[in-house]
Amino acid sequence: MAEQREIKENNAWHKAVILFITVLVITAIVALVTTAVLQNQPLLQKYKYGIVLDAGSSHTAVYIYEWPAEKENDTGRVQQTHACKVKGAGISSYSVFPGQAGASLKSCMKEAESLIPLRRHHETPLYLGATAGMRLLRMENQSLSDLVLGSVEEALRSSPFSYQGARIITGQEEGAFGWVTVNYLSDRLKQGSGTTGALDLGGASTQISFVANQDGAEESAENAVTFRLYGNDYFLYTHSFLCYGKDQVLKLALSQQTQSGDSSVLDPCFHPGYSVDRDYSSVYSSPCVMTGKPLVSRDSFTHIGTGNASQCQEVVRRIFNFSGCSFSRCSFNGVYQPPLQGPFGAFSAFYFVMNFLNLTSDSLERSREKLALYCSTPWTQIKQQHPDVKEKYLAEYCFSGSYILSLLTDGYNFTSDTWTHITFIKKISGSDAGWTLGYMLNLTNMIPAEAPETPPLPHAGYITLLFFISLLLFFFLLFLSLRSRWPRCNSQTQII
Ligand SMILES: Nc1nc2c(ncn2[C@@H]2O[C@H](COP(=O)(O)OP(=O)(O)OP(=O)(O)O)[C@@H](O)[C@H]2O)c(=O)[nH]1
Ligand SMILES: [Ca+2]
Repeated sequence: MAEQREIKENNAWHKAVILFITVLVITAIVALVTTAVLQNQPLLQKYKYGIVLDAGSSHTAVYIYEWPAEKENDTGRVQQTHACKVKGAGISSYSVFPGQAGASLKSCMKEAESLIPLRRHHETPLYLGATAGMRLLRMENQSLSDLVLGSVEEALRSSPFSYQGARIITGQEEGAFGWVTVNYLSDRLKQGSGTTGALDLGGASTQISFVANQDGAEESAENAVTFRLYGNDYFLYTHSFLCYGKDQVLKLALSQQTQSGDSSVLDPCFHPGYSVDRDYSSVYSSPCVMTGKPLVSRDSFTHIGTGNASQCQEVVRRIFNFSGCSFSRCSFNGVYQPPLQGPFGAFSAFYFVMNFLNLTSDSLERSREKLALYCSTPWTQIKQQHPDVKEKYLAEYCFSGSYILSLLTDGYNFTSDTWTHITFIKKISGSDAGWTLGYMLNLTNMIPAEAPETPPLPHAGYITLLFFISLLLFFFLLFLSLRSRWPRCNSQTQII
């Protein structure tokens, strides 16, 4: 009797354990499914795409961005997957044959079609932003600039992507979105930590943007941009100097040196032994050059290099106007600039030039010394040392380097001490530094004004939960396999 009671008690106990474990396992399975659904982990990763065309003064580039679908509001996740450089010059150079501007984009657009999955084409936003080259063309001749824009618009509309417009962006947008890009890619917006300033040097304009300590909005509203990103307010100082890109600045410098009308110009910013004939029209045709061609019957002059860095610095300084500041402080040309603040990322031609000259990690003094040595090197030697570099780029590095040093120090007021705050960059985490990414993020509302709600579980929590649920399932299966032997044990007990 006692034995039978013990067996009955044992059975009841086993039933209770089985019931308890079954409930536990069902709960675990429900939790597993719910967690997987809530987390929406990209087990089956799906990407979305966006395309931005940067129609710069010197050339056009097509950038393709991608981000995991469902994760659009999570900053720091959009990245560049491809960049295609359009062959030939920028779209503003098509003013003579505006109809051909659109055709020039075809091969890069075909490349985009092959890279983006077919099923995503119709939902992929496509933008074109034109910068300083088109601003200058519009200043010279609005109807020609309209024709060029019309031609690129027609070409983009015929693509399978979701065309969102082609326009000339303002210098303020160019500066501000360059700042957004740099800070987004370095994950500074999400963290709400300090930001980094952005310095962009193009062919026809240059931009400076940074969060200033001093509220400059009262002094100069046109240089103030405010953003609310990810729950933080940013008061940005930004300015774009039209005509102060490196190609236009060279025209300005040459126009100042050719005023006398002499048949040859001795230029300290070009290497000794450098000599080329240039048409006056190549210098004076730009709306940036206010002075007229010298009154001579010749159409060209001989441009001769002397390679003297200190004289070059004087030539370059003359293109800035340091007088006539109506604000508490200015950079140059009477433009307000608050005191420099924080680290800076310098990209585009700042990077191309300083990287070529190997000056990206030197002090200001050492950079000056190295540049002086480089400028005084004979042209034949320079060509021998760099047989693979485009001759046009090669000839201009001494001038461009001198201009960059002068712009940053005389213009923007960087000193020997603050020089170290500048980092010369091309890419951040695989994406090019420039205005395009910030522009797309803004137009697609991919950076929320407020910090998004934290996900139901952090990734680590999700992994931990999965681990425990798996452990539980393992013990359950172990229990089942052991239990299959229990009845035999029980019957033996009964026989005994
Ligand atoms: N050395 C060198 N120069 C380059 C390279 N790519 C472009 N440049 C030159 O650097 C300058 C700036 O180039 P970008 O930043 O593309 O200028 P952009 O966007 O066409 O001009 P903006 O409309 O003023 O912004 C131009 O003078 C270009 O000719 C390069 O790979 N190496
Ligand atoms: Ca540019």
